[in-house]
Amino acid sequence: MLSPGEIEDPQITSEQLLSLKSDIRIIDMLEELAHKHCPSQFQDIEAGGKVSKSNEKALAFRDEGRKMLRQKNYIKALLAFTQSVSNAEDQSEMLGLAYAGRAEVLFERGYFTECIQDIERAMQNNYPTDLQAKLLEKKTLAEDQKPTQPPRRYHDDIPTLPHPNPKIPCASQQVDIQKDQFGGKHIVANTNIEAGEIIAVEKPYVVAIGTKPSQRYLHCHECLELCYNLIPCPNCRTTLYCSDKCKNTARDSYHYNECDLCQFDFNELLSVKTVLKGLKQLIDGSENGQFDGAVYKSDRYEEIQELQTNKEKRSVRDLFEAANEACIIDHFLAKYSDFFSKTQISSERLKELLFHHYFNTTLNKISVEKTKKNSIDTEFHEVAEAIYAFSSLLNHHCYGNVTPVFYGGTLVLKAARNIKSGESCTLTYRNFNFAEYPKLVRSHQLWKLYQFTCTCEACENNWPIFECLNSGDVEKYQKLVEQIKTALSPASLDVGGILKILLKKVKEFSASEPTKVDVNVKRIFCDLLKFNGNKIVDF
Ligand SMILES: C[S@@+](CC[C@H](N)C(=O)[O-])C[C@H]1O[C@@H](n2cnc3c(N)ncnc32)[C@H](O)[C@@H]1O
Repeated sequence: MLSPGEIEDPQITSEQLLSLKSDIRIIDMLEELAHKHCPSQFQDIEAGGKVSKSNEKALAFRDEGRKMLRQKNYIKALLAFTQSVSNAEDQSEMLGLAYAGRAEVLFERGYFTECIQDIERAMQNNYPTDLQAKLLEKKTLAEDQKPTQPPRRYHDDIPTLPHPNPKIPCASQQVDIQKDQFGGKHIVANTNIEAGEIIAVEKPYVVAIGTKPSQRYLHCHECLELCYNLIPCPNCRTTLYCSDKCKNTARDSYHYNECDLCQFDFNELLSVKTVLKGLKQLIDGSENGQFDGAVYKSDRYEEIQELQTNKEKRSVRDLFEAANEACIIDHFLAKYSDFFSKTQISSERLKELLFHHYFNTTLNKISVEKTKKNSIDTEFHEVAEAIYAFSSLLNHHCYGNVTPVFYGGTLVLKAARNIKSGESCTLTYRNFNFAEYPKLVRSHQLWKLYQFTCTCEACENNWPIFECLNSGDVEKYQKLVEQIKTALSPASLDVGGILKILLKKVKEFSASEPTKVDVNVKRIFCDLLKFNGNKIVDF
């Protein structure tokens, strides 16, 4: 794909482009430039060929899986067999063999329920007749052992909102959506909210799984739940689900045409999913009813379409990248799918929507994480990126008062400290917090990624970075750290108990510049809140 750097044209400024007024004129002009500088870019992508399912590739992954299984490297074996499953042609004997290989790994690790499911899938997919008796023996063994399988949970039960807001069903009635000329839409507390209280429980509109094997081959691409025996899309070799239910939901809402793009090795793109899902809702006359402005819904396209884009503040590079991506997707959908005949949407309209959602998804996407708690430190691993209609409305603060906790793809927002009535509820975008990053670095990054100048207390009052803050009561803090270490030791895992102690301390924070101890206590408190959400479960 042509990179924006290759096309920088000193003759064009973003002001000139934006003065063209309509998006399609901007896109057309940039498309013309792209053709001038790189006339063969579509052919270059096509030359890579349609990367369809291939039994040859599936066999290579199966061989790798068997090798890893012999070496007792179970996680690598699992990843290789899942890639064999995703590459094998639908209903082929190879698919049956791939499932059977994975069943072997699952059996070894004590995942008997999943093992039985995979054996049944192998039998439904032309598993060789002469090998069936042995596989069924394994199934009997797995059934015998199934009752001994301990529950292994990726996260606790998803919390429910104690008092849902009638105007914003995913949020607490303690918050409202407000709008001003500086920060646009934002979320404001309409009453005092105490640290630890739930502000929202929201499902994503769309998600795009990461590209690493540990992301792509271990989580459902629709609901993001951890799953060790994913099932494939029957057509493309990149997309996998935890169940037929998720597979059908994805197919019916956006994957019906995304699948045609996946065959060209485009990574799953939030903008494309949003446009396809949104158009489907609009064409179907949205089962959620027309947008009336009275109720803010997380699963309705209108809310997503309205999210901010900052298009008028974008650089030529950004405008170019958005236009180029829109033209490429348009070209591939036109040539390799039935999108245009099925939807009756014009190419211009599609490009405009892709252009709009390129900006609106890059600006509003939230990274879905799983964590691993190592005593007082926490490791964070990204699983996917997702768009949330309500949670995207929280503005940034360099010492935010809300923290996100993920349960699969569901995002639970909790107060990270006390929030006063009338105060904005804020997140710290990409963890650009004042204690770790000097103001200059934060300002630069926030402008580059989000096109705004932060005016939070930390920025306005030049709060110093961690090393230069007042210490606070270090002696008490050291005692607390010892308590936390004991509470989190495997012998006496007592997260609830230690959270209560931390909560008391967090509630005592004053509104002024925090001390080193305050910053550390808040960080540990927020990390511990994540303890109930997505965890890394060792296979
Ligand atoms: C994820 S959106 C937040 C919701 C947004 N305010 C809206 O109206 O949709 C991020 C954008 O909100 C604005 N924003 C967020 N935090 C801000 C802040 N502290 N000061 C000014 N603008 C802010 C910026 O335009 C930023 O690019």
